[in-house]
Amino acid sequence: MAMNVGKRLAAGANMPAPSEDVLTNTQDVVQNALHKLGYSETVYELLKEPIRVLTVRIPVRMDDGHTEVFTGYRAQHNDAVGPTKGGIRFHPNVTLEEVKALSIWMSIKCGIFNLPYGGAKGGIICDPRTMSIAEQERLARGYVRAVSQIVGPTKDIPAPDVYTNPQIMAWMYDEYSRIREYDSPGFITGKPLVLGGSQGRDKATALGVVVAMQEGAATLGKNLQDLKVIVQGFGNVGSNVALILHEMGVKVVGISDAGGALYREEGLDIPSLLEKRDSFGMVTTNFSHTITNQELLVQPCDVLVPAALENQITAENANQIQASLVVEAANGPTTHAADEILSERGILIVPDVLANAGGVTVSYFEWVQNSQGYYWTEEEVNHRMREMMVASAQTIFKTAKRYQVSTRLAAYMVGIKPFAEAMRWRGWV
Ligand SMILES: NC(=O)C1=CN([C@@H]2O[C@H](COP(=O)(O)OP(=O)(O)OC[C@H]3O[C@@H](n4cnc5c(N)ncnc54)[C@H](O)[C@@H]3O)[C@@H](O)[C@H]2O)C=CC1
Ligand SMILES: O=C(O)CCC(=O)C(=O)O
Repeated sequence: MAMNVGKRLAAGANMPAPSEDVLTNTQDVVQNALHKLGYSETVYELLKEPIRVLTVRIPVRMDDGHTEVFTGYRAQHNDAVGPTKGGIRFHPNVTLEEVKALSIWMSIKCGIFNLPYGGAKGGIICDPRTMSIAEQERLARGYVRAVSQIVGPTKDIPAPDVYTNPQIMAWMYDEYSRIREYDSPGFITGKPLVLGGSQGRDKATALGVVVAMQEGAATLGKNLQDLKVIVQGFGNVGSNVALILHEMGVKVVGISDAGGALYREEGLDIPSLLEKRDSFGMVTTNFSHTITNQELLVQPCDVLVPAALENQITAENANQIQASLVVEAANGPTTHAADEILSERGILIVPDVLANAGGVTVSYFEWVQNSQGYYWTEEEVNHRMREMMVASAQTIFKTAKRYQVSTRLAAYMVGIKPFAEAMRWRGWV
């Protein structure tokens, strides 16, 4: 999400609530992965839920003088490997089940990329699109006060996610430093550069998605340059994926946001769409002729990139998807049933826990730079992240082949193993 706050939108427009199934589906894959690796049921028992979840109630004085009470969560999945890490989402459809699932996905990502973290995730049930800047600041600071006991640079390190941005990270950093009475940039990542943010973090998730896409295309024997791409979601991740592809000369034929979608077989002018986009990733409001998000997903293309919310590719539309490669930039965009349909149809999935992990990887670089007080160039950051993405993608594709399993199960097998091993060494299981 960009930093300036633009147009206000109708709350929750065109947004399906995430299904409660995201947690149980994730638990099924975790169990399957541990079973394939030969770990005991006790290991699963400890990994199927976060070790710690805090629910908080945050009173916020609104601009008109009344006080509104918001509900927020922080879920910490597992801290056997190290402190936990993961973003904070501001969204009206946040649920406890969703935050728990998101924290497990964070662990799997960190495991795949060998980052010294477990997974965590935070969320506040709110709609920042209907709140003023001052109200958003009070909510962000209130959340940090409410969770301050369980977060910190060596405990749990937050970051941005849907509808949060560098400004919100900056307020949270400032609030945490005030509470602790010392400057603590390593408390949070995704900060503005001048406050210790890392070069490249703003585009890191998107760049990682594009590198993962190149690896996926190569596995299919295809050259990305020849492929047509649809990107669902035009926020931090989706718009930057579209821009990077456009700059590489790859045709982006479709994009969307919470209000609708645009599709042009001859390719879209991405830089001009970026100029029209508001701070919440809305651009389709500028056009009189749009299609729906569901219509977009089944339009002709070679690569489909869901980059919005969970449960977008479902049993209802999986049979109509025309892409041969699905690269999951969003967390959890494909339901369990759709996963099976896509696999049966021979469509290659680059799973979320691999494809979008460029973000947390560069967040890790930011945390390392904060602790060293020494900052890297954008080239160094991108080069290191790119190398880690290529190596991780190759490991997942090889694991899928070796065990004859889906790319998602292979990713979970690779990602969960460090947690099972660390827990064994610590004597927990
Ligand atoms: N920002 C990051 O570094 C990372 C984000 N992700 C995931 O990527 C996804 C997108 O996150 P961001 O781009 O950061 O969020 P954002 O807040 O910057 O943008 C969200 C975009 O999705 C659109 N959107 C919302 N509901 C929609 C719907 N029902 N259909 C279509 N579009 C819809 C919004 O209009 C906006 O364009 C999320 O699943 C997030 O968890 C994953 C890893 C890191
Ligand atoms: O940058 C981070 O630490 C976490 C990003 C995130 O929330 C995610 O990968 O889903």
